Amino acid sequence: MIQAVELTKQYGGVRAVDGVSFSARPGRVTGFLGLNGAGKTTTLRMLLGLTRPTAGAALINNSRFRDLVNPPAQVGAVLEQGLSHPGQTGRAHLVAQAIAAGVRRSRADELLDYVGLARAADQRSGDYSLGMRQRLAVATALLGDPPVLVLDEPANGLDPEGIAWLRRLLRDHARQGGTVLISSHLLSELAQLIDDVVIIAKGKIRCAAPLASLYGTAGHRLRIRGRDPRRLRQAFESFGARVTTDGHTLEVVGLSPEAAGDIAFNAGVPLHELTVDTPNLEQIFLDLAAG
Ligand SMILES: Nc1ncnc2c1ncn2[C@@H]1O[C@H](COP(=O)(O)OP(=O)(O)OP(=O)(O)O)[C@@H](O)[C@H]1O
Repeated sequence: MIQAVELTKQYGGVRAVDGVSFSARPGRVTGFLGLNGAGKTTTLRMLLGLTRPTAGAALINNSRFRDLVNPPAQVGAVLEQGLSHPGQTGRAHLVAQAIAAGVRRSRADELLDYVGLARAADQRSGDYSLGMRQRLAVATALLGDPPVLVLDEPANGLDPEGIAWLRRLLRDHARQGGTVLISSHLLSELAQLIDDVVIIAKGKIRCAAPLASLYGTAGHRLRIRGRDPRRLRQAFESFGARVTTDGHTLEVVGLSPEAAGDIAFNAGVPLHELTVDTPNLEQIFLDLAAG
């Protein structure tokens, strides 16, 4: 469980994070979304005890990071900057981290295998591709088998296969009761993965809700063509719908497809097309993220 409670960070004259409250719950993957500079990294760093809040509290399993007993067993993190020494092999890095975390050394090899790096284990991590470095960072986060995972833009540098792999791994983690908080500046990147969405803009939370309810905020839009566009428009508007048209195709908001069909039938206008446009998730996100 992750909770941010009125979390605030002031850097000189810049209020990077401004009274942010949200939670990420066990068994769910929560997407933390915002444009560049919105305050995502600063918030995540406060959760992980790397940046001191100006005000408010960041809690992991009901404790501030600094009060956690055995942190590696409670929370694992993948942050933007790599944490391995480039001259070290992947295995040496992971073994050193295992020792530092008080975890048995054999866990390193299990995890190298789990993240698909077994064959590259003895290469210098400096020679790894960006995607391989991300896999190593994920392995490092998993060392203490923590229930809570925090990932800052982990999809950066991953190819489509890598992204699919990461999705499976995080979904499995949540299915087993884990809590996952993952940041991105692209909702489309996370749409297949997340259950809940938290949108931050200019340091403030704009929306914290199940992803499904975000679709609902846009309502659906109908695309309608018929024999007499003018009559159709009048008929729809008389039922309170909002209609825009290029003179040929009508875009209708505020009616169900069933109601639109009935209205056209009662107006005596044959329809040639009636389709429901699914809302563009990225557009909904951009509208919210722009504040
Ligand atoms: N150490 C710092 N000193 C001063 N200002 C900072 C510092 N860290 C972040 N900021 C400012 O705080 C704001 C939020 O930055 P932050 O990195 O948290 O955003 P972000 O959402 O993670 O963006 P990005 O996607 O670009 O990483 C920005 O205006 C940034 O310039």
